[in-house]
Amino acid sequence: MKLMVKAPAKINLSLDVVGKRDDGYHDVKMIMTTIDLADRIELELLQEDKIVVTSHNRYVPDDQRNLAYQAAVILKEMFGIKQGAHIFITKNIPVAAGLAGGSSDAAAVLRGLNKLWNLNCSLDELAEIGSKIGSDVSFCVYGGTAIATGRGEKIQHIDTPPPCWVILAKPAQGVSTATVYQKLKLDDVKHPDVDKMVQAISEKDYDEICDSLGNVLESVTLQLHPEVAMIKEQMKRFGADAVLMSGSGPTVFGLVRHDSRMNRVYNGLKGFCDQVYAVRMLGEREKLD
Ligand SMILES: C[C@@](CO)(OP(=O)(O)O)[C@H](O)COP(=O)(O)OP(=O)(O)OC[C@H]1O[C@@H](n2ccc(N)nc2=O)[C@H](O)[C@@H]1O
Ligand SMILES: Nc1ncnc2c1ncn2[C@@H]1O[C@H](COP(=O)(O)OP(=O)(O)O)[C@@H](O)[C@H]1O
Repeated sequence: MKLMVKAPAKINLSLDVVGKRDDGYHDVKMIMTTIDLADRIELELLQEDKIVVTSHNRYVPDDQRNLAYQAAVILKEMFGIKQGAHIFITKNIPVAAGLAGGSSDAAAVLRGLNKLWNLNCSLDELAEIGSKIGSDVSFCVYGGTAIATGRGEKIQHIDTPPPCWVILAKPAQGVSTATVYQKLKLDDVKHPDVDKMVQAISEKDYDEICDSLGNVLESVTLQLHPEVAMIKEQMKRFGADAVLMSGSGPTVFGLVRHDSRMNRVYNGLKGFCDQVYAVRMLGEREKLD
């Protein structure tokens, strides 16, 4: 049996780190929303009792380091499944980019194998299982728009932002999330106003959303990768309404309301950066499989 599952990327409209924890993680308060840039996951059941991951992208591991592989193994062990699965990943989301590509692949595998193995888990149960794989997996199980707290695994769904274009530009080098959190000095950061962003979204106030964008990790990644600052500058210069780095970076996103402006920002950036995408904010919890 075969199943195709969609694994959309996320951006962080607001990302605050509120404290350091004893378990090596940080407590966060952030707003995440899905965009229509997605990996495609094809799942096929195997009679042989093994998990196989394949992808044509050389940056995607094909063994136990792959988060999608880990998702299949967790489900298999929890439910004593004696059947195997082949996971084929068509990678469209840039890797190590701050867009949760690996987490979304894992979440898609949880949703997909839940169906193929007839496990009847609710999304809440899958999100709980996903949190064991990575902090962003719980959000990716649901998609949509949400406030994430704890280490990112506590999800509260909120309204959908008003529609707009999201221009993404990913500098060549990837970023290690662990390194960025490690280098963060909580004493000298400017905390974004996450509640103001929640309010702006609920009022569908596009201008206020643009004014409220903020990411506490941005200054850390900017120091490690000065090209992120350059891309931010270019994006503003070409006319994006507001610009921010997503997650731990290095992808920069710009919000653009009007189609004509979108083309200008997209084409302008193409001259500076190989990986540029113009996508829509999905925002709403859609049926992902
Ligand atoms: C920064 C964010 C924002 O959405 O996304 P990305 O940039 O990775 O997309 C997330 O917090 C990333 O979540 P995720 O990528 O799932 O991280 P994990 O695999 O759980 O953790 C990787 C490492 O990051 C650090 N980490 C992660 C989450 C957190 N709340 N505090 C942390 O200190 C830990 O050192 C951990 O070992
Ligand atoms: N399915 C996957 N897709 C992409 N990267 C993966 C996957 N599984 C594990 N990884 C590893 O996870 C790391 C982070 O990748 P990714 O999830 O794309 O970035 P981010 O956490 O910044 O959103 C990569 O270095 C990669 O080796």
